[in-house]
Amino acid sequence: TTKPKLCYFRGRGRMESIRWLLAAAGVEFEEEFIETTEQYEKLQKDGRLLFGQVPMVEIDGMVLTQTRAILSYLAAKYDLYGKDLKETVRINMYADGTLDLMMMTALAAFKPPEEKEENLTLIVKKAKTRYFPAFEKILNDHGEDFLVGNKFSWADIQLLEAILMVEELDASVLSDFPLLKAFKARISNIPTIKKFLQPGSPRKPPPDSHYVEVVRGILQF
Ligand SMILES: CCCCC[C@H]1O[C@@H](O)C[C@@H]1SC[C@H](NC(=O)CC[C@H](N)C(=O)O)C(=O)NCC(=O)O
Repeated sequence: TTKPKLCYFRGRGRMESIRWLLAAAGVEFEEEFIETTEQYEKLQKDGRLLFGQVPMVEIDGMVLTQTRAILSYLAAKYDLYGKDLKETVRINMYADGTLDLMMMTALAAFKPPEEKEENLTLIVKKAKTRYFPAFEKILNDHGEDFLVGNKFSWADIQLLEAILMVEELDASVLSDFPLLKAFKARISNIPTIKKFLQPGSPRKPPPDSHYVEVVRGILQF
């Protein structure tokens, strides 16, 4: 069978959660990195980007765009999307929240230098006062190893991704969240995720100024 093909810049951005979900599901994938404006314009001209945007994923004979649409397709396909609608909507709520938090981090890289420090402080503050307290409470009230049902789901994968991303900004961010600390250790030890966290995996590094310049150049903004 042909492997899914991911088409995006050589960086995290909006594609990183898709890489995490596929890796956690044990699914190998190809990557096409957009390095030039020509490449990007060809994709648009060839009609492969519905709204002229990436991420784009080729899977099961389809050419998919829109990050959340792709993520929910993959979650359902790999049985990481709950056992019924009530579990699925909770997974969507949690995944949307962690995606909001991660998008702040992704875009922080594009802030002008004088705003960068203040912006990163704001993200850590949001994580510590809005997002992580909510997930700590869920884990406390739910009393299971996973966020939804008693089964590993897309919500767990994305929360771990978000925790690691915020820890890159402030390593002590979980100091007041013992349940999240235990959650991080548990989920990081799931074999497919453990492998993804080791060097040599398709996981991308934090965005650096080179990456920002490349994307700015391609998207001309
Ligand atoms: C590390 C940060 C990633 C770089 C910046 C990205 O963050 C995004 O907000 C913008 C880019 S991603 C690239 C951007 N894609 C989107 O904004 C997709 C949004 C869509 N709703 C989705 O969820 O997939 C893009 O193709 N723009 C061209 C242009 O609209 O003409």
